[in-house]
Amino acid sequence: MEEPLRILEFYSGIGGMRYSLMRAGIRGEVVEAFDINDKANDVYEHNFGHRPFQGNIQTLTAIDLDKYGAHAWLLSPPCQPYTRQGLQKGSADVRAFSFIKILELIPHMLHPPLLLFMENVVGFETSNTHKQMIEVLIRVGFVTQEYILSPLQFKVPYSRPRYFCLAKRKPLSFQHPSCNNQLLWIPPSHLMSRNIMPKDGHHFSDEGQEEFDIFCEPIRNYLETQTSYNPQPEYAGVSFCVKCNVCTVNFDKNTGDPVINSSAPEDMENTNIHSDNIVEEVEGAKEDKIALDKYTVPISSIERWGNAMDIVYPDSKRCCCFTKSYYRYVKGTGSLLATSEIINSKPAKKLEISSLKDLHLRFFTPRERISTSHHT
Ligand SMILES: C[S@@+](CC[C@H](N)C(=O)[O-])C[C@H]1O[C@@H](n2cnc3c(N)ncnc32)[C@H](O)[C@@H]1O
Repeated sequence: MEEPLRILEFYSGIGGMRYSLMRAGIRGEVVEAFDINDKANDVYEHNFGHRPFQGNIQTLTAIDLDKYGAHAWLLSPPCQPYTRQGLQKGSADVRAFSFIKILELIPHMLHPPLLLFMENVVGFETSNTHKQMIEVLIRVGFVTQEYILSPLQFKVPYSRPRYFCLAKRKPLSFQHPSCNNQLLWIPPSHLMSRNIMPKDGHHFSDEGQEEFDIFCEPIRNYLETQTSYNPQPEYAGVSFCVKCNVCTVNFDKNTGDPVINSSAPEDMENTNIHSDNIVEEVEGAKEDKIALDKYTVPISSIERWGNAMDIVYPDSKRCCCFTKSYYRYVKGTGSLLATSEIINSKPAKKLEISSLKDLHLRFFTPRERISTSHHT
């Protein structure tokens, strides 16, 4: 059997990339993570029991990186230089410096990586940093595939298109070389299953994203506590293990008993630990039911901002991206959930402010927000 991939996680934050790696079932070990932010590193350490290297990635040298003998690099560099709301300074923004700097180290390494996976906001693909990145990657012998994908395309009711670049160092090659050197808005698996080849001249854009709604699971499957109108037993949704984010638990529709599905990859520690973990979590969530009151949206906010709120229902199949200001502001920071017994799917007509007050709007809890966004 081939040795597990040795992986470096740059800009590790709270570990979203590492969770994705685990969910994808890749045989690999994150040999080091790097982040400058101590709070993010606290959370990462809590999640994975390993504290990332704390420092500026810009100061790393080829010798430093060679020591890890890594096969793959995961990178999610700061997105502020490219966001639509920002100044869009691209490579002139100091926050962009470290990214190009580490790519430039590759030709100076004795053991350069074979695989790269990079994530950023939509807008990166038209930036000068993108141009520089592609130039460096070609120069050091990588072939690339680029995508703009949203969780909606993977059945998750969360609208959050993001840019992804996959790169393999020659002589490695991609399974579908027809997708090389172009930006696609659809995953290759979907292309192939529909027998569409990108070289046929099909152009994909986000206009087609609507169609994915029908495949999505409803938001109710991601709620920590089912809302009171739900005819199914409480916690009928699926929960994911906090430890590996892979094991799941469903609840028997008749008895309400938890049914564990331990699907942690073989090389993970005892899967029972994960299952126990989920049950503990869920028991905890049951006890927390009352605590959901603290997520109620104040009537004063509804009166003031009601018209600008993005309201979703347990049967909705999409919600908006949550931002850092969620809870503090209601306008444009993420969706709010209607928990009233009367309406559980979006009404045909826009509701008046007076009716919005009857929807018993609440914010999504932190765990609900993580379980949608970290499926990405
Ligand atoms: C877009 S976030 C990454 C999010 C991450 N993928 C996650 O799941 O949380 C960018 C991260 O890069 C870190 N960062 C930004 N500039 C850095 C630098 N020069 N050196 C090290 N870390 C940096 C930030 O602290 C932040 O946690």
